[in-house]
Amino acid sequence: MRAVPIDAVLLVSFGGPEKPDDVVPFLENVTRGRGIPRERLAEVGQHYFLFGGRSPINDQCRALKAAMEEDLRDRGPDLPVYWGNRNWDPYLSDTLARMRSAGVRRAACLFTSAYASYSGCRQYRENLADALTDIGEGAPELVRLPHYFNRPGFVAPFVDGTADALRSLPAGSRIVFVTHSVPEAMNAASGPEGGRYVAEHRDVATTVATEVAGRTGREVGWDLVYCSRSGPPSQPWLEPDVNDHLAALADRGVPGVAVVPIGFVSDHMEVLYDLDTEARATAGRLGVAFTRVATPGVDPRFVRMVGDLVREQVAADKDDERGGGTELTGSLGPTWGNCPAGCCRNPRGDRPAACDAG
Ligand SMILES: CC1=C(CCC(=O)O)c2cc3nc(cc4[nH]c(cc5[nH]c(cc1n2)c(C)c5CCC(=O)O)c(CCC(=O)O)c4C)C(CCC(=O)O)=C3C
Ligand SMILES: [Fe+2]
Repeated sequence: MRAVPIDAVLLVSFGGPEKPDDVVPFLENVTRGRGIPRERLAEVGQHYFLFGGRSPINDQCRALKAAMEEDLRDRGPDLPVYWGNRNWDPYLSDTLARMRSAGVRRAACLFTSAYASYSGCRQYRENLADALTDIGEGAPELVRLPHYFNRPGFVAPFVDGTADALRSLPAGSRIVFVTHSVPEAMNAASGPEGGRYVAEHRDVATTVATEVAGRTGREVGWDLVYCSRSGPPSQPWLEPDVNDHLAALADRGVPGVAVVPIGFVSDHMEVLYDLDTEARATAGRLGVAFTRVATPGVDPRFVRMVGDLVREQVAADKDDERGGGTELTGSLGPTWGNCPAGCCRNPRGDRPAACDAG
């Protein structure tokens, strides 16, 4: 039994603007020192302005936090859930200071990012380390809950949505799995051994396609493609882009697509703009039928899985084997919470990161 039991959960997210005046300072927070071309920033700003300067992500976090509180109340342990963002209010340092005032000593962290990569994992851990440094003495200890891309609670909503979408799409339609593009070098450095970002997405895509085939009784072709490319054009990022891919499918006479945003836990701006707005318009021009499948959001299976991660962590802390026997999808096997040293290396050099297994 550990000396300090978990006494809170911390939902850690990206953050997003809530009104037009927030957009530019938010983008400055996200891109400080990252060498993003000015034109790209102006373009991404327009995506936010098109939606009234309000990102959907904070409301998604509020809903997930409420659902997590309810699950923990119903199934135990009845722990408070806090929420902090890397790039916008409520900032991680403010939330950690509130947790300290409330006497929290050891918190289990859930990241709203399911996959390994510098952007989706280590950068969160670096920002947590910075926030711990900001608040200083008496900060709670933080433990990261394991990656959950291969949990049935994350995958099942995509399976349901894809099977439903294919039922109303023309025969011969394909599945298009989409995630956020990252630099090729970032994928190569993802996870302890590298290449984990793409490997984990392929694992989820294979599971969803296989389960959908089992349910619908027909094999449906699929591809993994990317959205939201950024950075200088000279730097190779993961391809193909979803819009280019739709054009290639149209050339081959594919009549429709089920677009499955497996890279996103909930409806982020990338889903609303890059997929629902831009890619949908591309498909319309090409005459390809287009259905975008829902993200997990607050699907009860997803919420319960998050609660299970907390329950497993509490059991593991007590050396209680009842936490074991977790069901996993795909072929990559068990994941980890706190990361081993060198996992998802920062391309700009080593910095302190919280939730480090050492
Ligand atoms: C892998 C990945 C995820 C998924 C994992 C996760 O969820 O964390 C993700 C999520 C998100 N990215 C988001 C927003 C932005 N990302 C940017 C820039 C970048 N993202 C990158 C990668 C990722 N990003 C990278 C390699 C860059 C280049 C700059 C850099 O190396 O850091 C920029 C700057 C403009 C631009 O360059 O596009 C913005 C505004 C939002 C909020 C959306 C909302 O408001 O709903 C969310 C959830
Ligand atoms: Fe991003």
